[in-house]
Amino acid sequence: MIPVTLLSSEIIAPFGESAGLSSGALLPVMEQFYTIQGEGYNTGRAAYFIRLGGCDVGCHWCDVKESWDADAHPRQSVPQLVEAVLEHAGRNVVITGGEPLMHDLGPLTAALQAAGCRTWIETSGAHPLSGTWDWVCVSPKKFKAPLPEVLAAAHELKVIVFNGTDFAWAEEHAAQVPGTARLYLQPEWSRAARMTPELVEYVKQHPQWQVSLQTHKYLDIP
Ligand SMILES: C[S@@+](CC[C@H](N)C(=O)[O-])C[C@H]1O[C@@H](n2cnc3c(N)ncnc32)[C@H](O)[C@@H]1O
Ligand SMILES: Nc1nc2[nH]cc(C(=O)O)c2c(=O)[nH]1
Ligand code: SF4
Ligand SMILES: [Mg+2]
Repeated sequence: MIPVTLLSSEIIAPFGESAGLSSGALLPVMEQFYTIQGEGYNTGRAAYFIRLGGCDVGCHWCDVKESWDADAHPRQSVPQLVEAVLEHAGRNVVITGGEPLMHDLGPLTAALQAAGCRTWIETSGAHPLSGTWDWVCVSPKKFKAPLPEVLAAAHELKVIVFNGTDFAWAEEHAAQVPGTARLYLQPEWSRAARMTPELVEYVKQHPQWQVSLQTHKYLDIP
Protein backbone atom coordinates (compact mmCIF):
# COMPACT_ATOMS: atom_id res chain seq x y z
CA MET A 1 0.00 0.00 0.00
CA ILE A 2 1.31 3.49 -0.89
CA PRO A 3 1.47 5.82 2.15
CA VAL A 4 -0.81 8.83 1.66
CA THR A 5 2.01 11.20 2.67
CA LEU A 6 3.92 10.55 -0.60
CA LEU A 7 4.02 13.47 -3.02
CA SER A 8 2.71 12.73 -6.51
CA SER A 9 6.24 13.34 -7.85
CA GLU A 10 7.62 10.65 -5.56
CA ILE A 11 5.07 8.17 -6.86
CA ILE A 12 5.73 9.04 -10.51
CA ALA A 13 9.53 9.35 -10.37
CA PRO A 14 10.49 5.64 -10.12
CA PHE A 15 8.82 4.95 -13.47
CA GLY A 16 11.43 7.01 -15.39
CA GLU A 17 10.01 8.69 -18.52
CA SER A 18 6.52 8.84 -17.03
CA ALA A 19 3.69 11.06 -18.21
CA GLY A 20 4.76 13.79 -15.80
CA LEU A 21 8.36 13.92 -17.02
CA SER A 22 7.79 13.73 -20.75
CA SER A 23 5.13 16.43 -20.60
CA GLY A 24 7.61 18.77 -18.91
CA ALA A 25 5.57 18.95 -15.69
CA LEU A 26 8.40 17.29 -13.75
CA LEU A 27 12.05 18.04 -14.49
CA PRO A 28 15.31 16.54 -13.15
CA VAL A 29 17.10 19.31 -11.27
CA MET A 30 20.80 18.98 -10.47
CA GLU A 31 21.05 22.31 -8.69
CA GLN A 32 19.46 25.75 -8.47
CA PHE A 33 21.06 28.95 -7.26
CA TYR A 34 20.69 32.70 -7.31
CA THR A 35 23.84 34.33 -8.61
CA ILE A 36 25.24 36.68 -11.23
CA GLN A 37 25.15 35.61 -14.90
CA GLY A 38 28.85 35.16 -15.56
CA GLU A 39 28.93 34.79 -19.34
CA GLY A 40 27.93 36.49 -22.56
CA TYR A 41 25.50 39.32 -23.23
CA ASN A 42 23.84 39.30 -19.80
CA THR A 43 27.11 39.15 -17.83
CA GLY A 44 26.80 40.96 -14.53
CA ARG A 45 23.02 40.68 -14.17
CA ALA A 46 21.51 38.87 -11.19
CA ALA A 47 19.82 35.65 -12.27
CA TYR A 48 18.33 32.52 -10.75
CA PHE A 49 19.87 29.40 -12.35
CA ILE A 50 18.03 26.10 -12.75
CA ARG A 51 20.43 23.37 -13.88
CA LEU A 52 18.55 20.41 -15.37
CA GLY A 53 20.03 16.92 -15.53
CA GLY A 54 20.63 15.07 -18.78
CA CYS A 55 23.06 15.64 -21.64
CA ASP A 56 24.03 13.43 -24.60
CA VAL A 57 26.44 15.86 -26.30
CA GLY A 58 29.61 14.69 -24.53
CA CYS A 59 32.02 17.66 -24.64
CA HIS A 60 35.30 16.28 -23.26
CA TRP A 61 36.00 19.63 -21.54
CA CYS A 62 32.51 20.10 -20.07
CA ASP A 63 32.72 21.83 -16.69
CA VAL A 64 29.60 20.15 -15.30
CA LYS A 65 29.80 16.46 -16.24
CA GLU A 66 27.86 15.54 -13.07
CA SER A 67 24.81 16.86 -14.91
CA TRP A 68 24.90 14.32 -17.74
CA ASP A 69 22.89 11.51 -16.14
CA ALA A 70 19.31 12.75 -15.82
CA ASP A 71 18.36 9.85 -13.55
CA ALA A 72 20.94 10.94 -10.98
CA HIS A 73 18.91 14.05 -10.18
CA PRO A 74 15.59 14.30 -8.33
CA ARG A 75 12.60 15.65 -10.19
CA GLN A 76 10.81 18.82 -9.25
CA SER A 77 7.45 20.07 -10.40
CA VAL A 78 6.97 23.32 -12.28
CA PRO A 79 5.11 25.02 -9.36
CA GLN A 80 7.93 23.98 -6.97
CA LEU A 81 10.51 25.59 -9.27
CA VAL A 82 8.54 28.79 -9.72
CA GLU A 83 8.05 29.08 -5.95
CA ALA A 84 11.81 28.72 -5.41
CA VAL A 85 12.57 31.45 -7.96
CA LEU A 86 10.07 33.88 -6.38
CA GLU A 87 11.84 33.63 -3.00
CA HIS A 88 14.57 35.86 -4.46
CA ALA A 89 14.52 39.49 -5.59
CA GLY A 90 15.61 38.87 -9.19
CA ARG A 91 13.28 37.94 -12.04
CA ASN A 92 15.82 36.73 -14.60
CA VAL A 93 15.82 32.92 -14.76
CA VAL A 94 18.50 30.96 -16.62
CA ILE A 95 17.57 27.40 -17.61
CA THR A 96 20.77 25.47 -18.17
CA GLY A 97 22.13 21.98 -17.67
CA GLY A 98 23.05 19.48 -18.83
CA GLU A 99 21.30 20.08 -22.09
CA PRO A 100 18.00 21.68 -21.11
CA LEU A 101 16.38 21.14 -24.51
CA MET A 102 16.33 17.37 -23.86
CA HIS A 103 13.18 18.25 -21.89
CA ASP A 104 9.89 19.89 -22.88
CA LEU A 105 10.39 23.37 -21.44
CA GLY A 106 6.95 24.68 -22.48
CA PRO A 107 5.25 24.30 -19.08
CA LEU A 108 8.19 25.70 -17.07
CA THR A 109 8.73 28.77 -19.24
CA ALA A 110 4.98 29.51 -19.46
CA ALA A 111 4.69 29.38 -15.67
CA LEU A 112 7.81 31.52 -15.13
CA GLN A 113 6.62 34.17 -17.57
CA ALA A 114 3.13 34.15 -16.01
CA ALA A 115 4.87 34.84 -12.66
CA GLY A 116 6.62 37.88 -14.15
CA CYS A 117 10.02 36.29 -14.83
CA ARG A 118 12.25 36.66 -17.87
CA THR A 119 13.26 33.27 -19.31
CA TRP A 120 16.81 32.80 -20.56
CA ILE A 121 18.31 29.57 -21.87
CA GLU A 122 21.85 28.22 -22.23
CA THR A 123 21.79 25.49 -24.90
CA SER A 124 24.00 23.61 -27.31
CA GLY A 125 21.09 23.64 -29.75
CA ALA A 126 21.39 19.89 -30.35
CA HIS A 127 17.73 19.16 -29.51
CA PRO A 128 14.47 20.72 -30.76
CA LEU A 129 13.49 24.05 -29.28
CA SER A 130 10.67 24.02 -26.74
CA GLY A 131 9.48 26.79 -24.42
CA THR A 132 9.05 30.53 -24.82
CA TRP A 133 12.22 32.56 -24.34
CA ASP A 134 13.23 36.13 -23.68
CA TRP A 135 16.88 35.31 -24.39
CA VAL A 136 18.37 32.34 -26.24
CA CYS A 137 22.11 31.71 -25.95
CA VAL A 138 23.29 28.97 -28.31
CA SER A 139 26.72 27.49 -27.69
CA PRO A 140 27.16 24.98 -30.54
CA LYS A 141 29.33 21.93 -30.11
CA LYS A 142 31.45 19.87 -32.54
CA PHE A 143 30.36 16.72 -30.71
CA LYS A 144 26.65 16.97 -31.67
CA ALA A 145 25.57 19.50 -34.28
CA PRO A 146 23.11 22.27 -33.43
CA LEU A 147 19.73 22.18 -35.19
CA PRO A 148 19.02 24.95 -37.74
CA GLU A 149 15.76 25.85 -35.90
CA VAL A 150 17.66 26.59 -32.69
CA LEU A 151 20.38 28.61 -34.43
CA ALA A 152 17.57 30.60 -36.10
CA ALA A 153 16.16 31.48 -32.65
CA ALA A 154 19.49 32.62 -31.17
CA HIS A 155 19.83 36.08 -29.63
CA GLU A 156 23.41 35.17 -28.78
CA LEU A 157 25.98 32.79 -30.26
CA LYS A 158 28.69 31.81 -27.78
CA VAL A 159 31.46 29.65 -29.23
CA ILE A 160 33.93 27.98 -26.89
CA VAL A 161 37.52 28.29 -28.12
CA PHE A 162 39.59 25.21 -27.31
CA ASN A 163 42.11 25.48 -30.14
CA GLY A 164 42.93 27.49 -33.26
CA THR A 165 40.50 25.58 -35.50
CA ASP A 166 37.58 26.97 -33.51
CA PHE A 167 37.68 30.42 -35.12
CA ALA A 168 36.74 29.15 -38.61
CA TRP A 169 34.16 26.87 -36.99
CA ALA A 170 32.73 29.89 -35.13
CA GLU A 171 32.37 31.80 -38.43
CA GLU A 172 30.46 28.86 -39.98
CA HIS A 173 27.91 29.10 -37.18
CA ALA A 174 27.77 32.90 -37.20
CA ALA A 175 26.49 32.58 -40.78
CA GLN A 176 23.54 30.53 -39.47
CA VAL A 177 22.20 32.84 -36.74
CA PRO A 178 20.07 35.97 -37.30
CA GLY A 179 22.05 39.07 -38.30
CA THR A 180 20.96 40.70 -35.03
CA ALA A 181 22.49 37.95 -32.85
CA ARG A 182 25.38 38.97 -30.61
CA LEU A 183 28.57 37.02 -31.30
CA TYR A 184 30.87 35.83 -28.46
CA LEU A 185 34.09 33.83 -28.26
CA GLN A 186 34.71 32.29 -24.83
CA PRO A 187 37.95 30.54 -23.92
CA GLU A 188 37.64 26.96 -22.74
CA TRP A 189 38.53 27.22 -19.06
CA SER A 190 41.48 24.80 -18.93
CA ARG A 191 42.97 26.34 -22.10
CA ALA A 192 42.30 30.00 -21.24
CA ALA A 193 45.93 30.89 -20.46
CA ARG A 194 47.06 29.47 -23.79
CA MET A 195 44.19 30.56 -26.08
CA THR A 196 43.17 33.97 -24.72
CA PRO A 197 45.94 35.98 -26.47
CA GLU A 198 44.92 34.46 -29.83
CA LEU A 199 41.27 35.04 -29.02
CA VAL A 200 41.92 38.70 -28.15
CA GLU A 201 43.82 39.19 -31.42
CA TYR A 202 40.99 37.53 -33.37
CA VAL A 203 38.39 39.89 -31.90
CA LYS A 204 40.60 42.91 -32.69
CA GLN A 205 40.77 41.76 -36.32
CA HIS A 206 37.08 40.68 -36.49
CA PRO A 207 35.25 43.24 -34.36
CA GLN A 208 31.81 41.78 -34.98
CA TRP A 209 32.83 39.31 -32.24
CA GLN A 210 33.14 40.04 -28.52
CA VAL A 211 35.13 38.30 -25.79
CA SER A 212 33.13 36.40 -23.17
CA LEU A 213 34.84 35.24 -19.99
CA GLN A 214 33.45 32.93 -17.32
CA THR A 215 33.53 35.82 -14.86
CA HIS A 216 31.83 33.83 -12.07
CA LYS A 217 34.92 31.61 -11.90
CA TYR A 218 37.15 34.66 -11.36
CA LEU A 219 34.66 36.00 -8.79
CA ASP A 220 34.52 32.57 -7.11
CA ILE A 221 30.73 32.51 -7.09
CA PRO A 222 28.44 29.71 -8.45
C1 LIG B 1 27.53 23.61 -18.97
S1 LIG B 1 26.81 24.29 -20.39
C2 LIG B 1 25.09 23.84 -20.19
C3 LIG B 1 24.19 24.32 -21.32
C4 LIG B 1 24.33 23.59 -22.65
N1 LIG B 1 24.52 22.19 -22.51
C5 LIG B 1 25.47 24.20 -23.47
O1 LIG B 1 26.51 23.56 -23.59
O2 LIG B 1 25.28 25.31 -23.97
C6 LIG B 1 26.77 26.07 -20.04
C7 LIG B 1 27.76 26.90 -20.78
O3 LIG B 1 29.07 26.60 -20.31
C8 LIG B 1 29.94 26.48 -21.41
N2 LIG B 1 31.07 25.66 -20.98
C9 LIG B 1 31.01 24.38 -20.54
N3 LIG B 1 32.22 23.94 -20.18
C10 LIG B 1 33.09 24.95 -20.40
C11 LIG B 1 34.49 25.11 -20.23
N4 LIG B 1 35.27 24.11 -19.80
N5 LIG B 1 35.04 26.30 -20.55
C12 LIG B 1 34.27 27.32 -21.02
N6 LIG B 1 32.95 27.24 -21.19
C13 LIG B 1 32.35 26.06 -20.89
C14 LIG B 1 29.06 25.87 -22.48
O4 LIG B 1 29.58 26.03 -23.79
C15 LIG B 1 27.78 26.66 -22.30
O5 LIG B 1 27.86 27.89 -22.97
N1 LIG C 1 27.40 32.48 -12.72
C1 LIG C 1 27.22 31.59 -13.70
N2 LIG C 1 26.99 32.03 -14.94
C2 LIG C 1 26.76 31.09 -15.90
N3 LIG C 1 26.43 31.31 -17.19
C3 LIG C 1 26.22 30.11 -17.78
C4 LIG C 1 26.41 29.11 -16.84
C5 LIG C 1 26.05 27.70 -17.09
O1 LIG C 1 26.64 26.80 -16.52
O2 LIG C 1 25.13 27.50 -17.87
C6 LIG C 1 26.78 29.72 -15.66
C7 LIG C 1 27.11 29.27 -14.33
O3 LIG C 1 27.24 28.08 -14.02
N4 LIG C 1 27.30 30.26 -13.40
S1 SF4 D 1 26.54 20.31 -24.26
FE1 SF4 D 1 26.82 21.56 -22.44
S2 SF4 D 1 26.33 20.23 -20.67
FE2 SF4 D 1 26.53 18.92 -22.48
S3 SF4 D 1 28.63 18.20 -22.38
FE3 SF4 D 1 28.66 20.05 -23.67
S4 SF4 D 1 29.04 21.78 -22.27
FE4 SF4 D 1 28.48 19.99 -21.00
MG1 LIG E 1 28.63 26.93 -15.81
